[in-house]
Amino acid sequence: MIKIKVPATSANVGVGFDCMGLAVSFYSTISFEESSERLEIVGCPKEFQTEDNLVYEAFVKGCDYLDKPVPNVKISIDTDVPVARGLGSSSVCVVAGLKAASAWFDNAISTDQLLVLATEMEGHPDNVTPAILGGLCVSFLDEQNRPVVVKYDVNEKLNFVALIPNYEVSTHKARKVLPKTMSYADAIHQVSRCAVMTKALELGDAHLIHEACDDRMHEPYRAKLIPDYAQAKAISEQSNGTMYISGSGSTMMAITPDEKSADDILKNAKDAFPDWKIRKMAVDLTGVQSEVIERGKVLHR
Ligand SMILES: Nc1ncnc2c1ncn2[C@@H]1O[C@H](COP(=O)(O)OP(=O)(O)OP(=O)(O)O)[C@@H](O)[C@H]1O
Ligand SMILES: N[C@@H](CCO)C(=O)O
Repeated sequence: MIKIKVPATSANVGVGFDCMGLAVSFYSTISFEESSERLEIVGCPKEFQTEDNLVYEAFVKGCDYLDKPVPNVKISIDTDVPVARGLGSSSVCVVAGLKAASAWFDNAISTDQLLVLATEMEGHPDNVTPAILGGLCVSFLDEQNRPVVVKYDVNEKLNFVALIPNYEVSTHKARKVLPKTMSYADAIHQVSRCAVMTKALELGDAHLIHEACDDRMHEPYRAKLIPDYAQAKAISEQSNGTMYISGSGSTMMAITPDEKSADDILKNAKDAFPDWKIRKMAVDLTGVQSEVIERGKVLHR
């Protein structure tokens, strides 16, 4: 059996639209084993238990890339990462399927190639790069459409609180509400804050994070898709937090300078939104992990 563990990811981190992403300690574990049937899928909503399942599509893509026949497979999904909430559930599926194909055939897909294949499937690299590499990643595509990735440190004293609403926002819908162009003035505003944000996260400088995390590319448009945005932001800011929409929403992520502030946000958000999941999260530094298990023993990772 092959077991793949993939972290959730929080894309954009406010001002890094389509280029910045953070892996967080919230995981999906997806197992792959030989089956007598061509395809069995368990552990996900019925609507996804088909050949169109993104995990399976990625597994098939990995096999095709390696020029190997697609084996009969049972896929068991055990996930904490909610669908269409801005925590990279689609990247989890893509990365898990590709990594499983690699592990099935003796780790035949290099990390660089994994990044290329995953980005092709996801359309942009900001979720898949941290899901594969862990940590805070900034990435873009070069002229051959290959991802160029840089990792940044995130100061250990920072805390992250995810406010996960009980309603979805699909990435497709959240991209449709964006304008097609932006002014030079807004581009300057954005580029400068994105660069400062990476340093502010490394320094753990809460004041600088708050100054820098002021997006003009997506958040003003997407806030309208999240009815509780203003209240969530007020709760975060009351306790020294800086809040941004995680990925395309609906999750909102608060960054705090210390644990006490994170605990306060956790409590106040739970009181205000009793039906939501509110979770403290750390940065995941490892990215995707695989294990090949036979008769209960891990043969290799
Ligand atoms: N457990 C799952 N099994 C199969 N498919 C899934 C599963 N979880 C997510 N998906 C796929 O991912 C899609 C959701 O992707 P979408 O990009 O809208 O949201 P997200 O990845 O959770 O958010 P974001 O990209 O903003 O972080 C679903 O429609 C489905 O196709
Ligand atoms: N960068 C993407 C992340 C969601 O997949 C977006 O904001 O649309």
